[in-house]
Amino acid sequence: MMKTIALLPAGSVSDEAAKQLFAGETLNWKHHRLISDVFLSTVNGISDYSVIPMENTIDGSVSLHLDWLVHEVDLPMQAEWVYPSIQNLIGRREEFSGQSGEPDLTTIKKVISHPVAMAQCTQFLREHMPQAEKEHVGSTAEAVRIVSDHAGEGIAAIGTRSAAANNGLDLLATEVTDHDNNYTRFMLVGTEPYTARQSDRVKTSILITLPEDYPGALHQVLSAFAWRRINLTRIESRPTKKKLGSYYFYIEIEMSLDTVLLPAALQEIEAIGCQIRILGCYPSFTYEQLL
Ligand SMILES: O=C(O)C(=O)C[C@]1(C(=O)O)C=C[C@@H](O)C=C1
Repeated sequence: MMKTIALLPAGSVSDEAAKQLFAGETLNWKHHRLISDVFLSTVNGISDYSVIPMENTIDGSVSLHLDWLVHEVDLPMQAEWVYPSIQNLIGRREEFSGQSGEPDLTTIKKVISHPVAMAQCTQFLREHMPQAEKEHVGSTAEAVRIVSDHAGEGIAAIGTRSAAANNGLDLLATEVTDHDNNYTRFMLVGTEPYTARQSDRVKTSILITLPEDYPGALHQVLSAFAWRRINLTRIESRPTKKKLGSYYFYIEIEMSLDTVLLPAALQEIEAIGCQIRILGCYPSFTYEQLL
C-alpha cells in the first residue's frame, strides 16, 4: 500500500528534505501548518510517518520537537538524515526596490519565518534590517505564503528557493544564514521500519533517567559505554517536567540494538537503578549518501 507521510507545508525545508529521503517513490504527502499536527497525524493513524526536524548546525537541538517525542507521543524513530538548510530573504522586488534598482532592505517593515530559520540568520537580520519587526510562524513555507497574500504591506520572509518559486516571489537576498554549511538533521518517526534504503550506519536513541541521590550516576552511565568502546554521538539533558532540577538524558549511540555489546551496556546501566526508554534503532544517512 502507498505510504502517507506527514510533514510541514510544501516548500519548507522539511518538504525538500523528505523528497530527498524518499526520492523515486510514489507516496501520499500530508502537509500540515504546525509541527504538532505533523506528530498527531501519525499518532492518529492518518499517516504512516512524520518528518521531524531535530537539530541544526547553527541553532543546535530543536528542543521543542525532542520534548514532543519524549512527553507527548510514543512514535519510534525509523530513520535520520541530513539536509542543507539554505535560507533566502523573499519578497516582491518592486515593493522594496532602492534607487540603484537593488532591493533596499531598510524599507522592509517586518520579517517573518520559522523561529529556527530566523535564528540561523540573526546576524544578517541585525546588520541589514535592524528596523524590521520579527515575527515567528509555523514554517518557512507558511511565512512565504503570508508574504504572497499581503502584497504592499512591507513584509518579507526567510525561506527556501522552492517556496519563493511556488508563490511567484523574488529572492531579495540569497543564502542569508550566518554560517555556510548550515544543515538540519531530520528524523522519520512512525510505527513501521523504514526500508526504502539501506545504510551501513545504524544508531540507537535512548532516554535515561538517573536514580536520585546516587553520586556519580552519570559518570557510571558513560563509563558503561566507554569501556566497551561504544561511540555516543549526542547527549542532551531535558527537563522531566515533573520537578525542578529533574532531568532526562537523551543519548544517541552509534550502534544497532542487536549488536551484543549494546544490550549488555544497557543492562549494566539499569543495574545501578537508571530507567531506560528506547526511542528507536534506525539507519542514519549523510546528505551525500542520498544524492
Ligand atoms: O520551516 C521549515 O522550513 C522547516 O522545515 C522547519 C525547520 C525547523 O523546525 O528546524 C527545519 C529546518 C530549517 O532549518 C528551519 C526550520
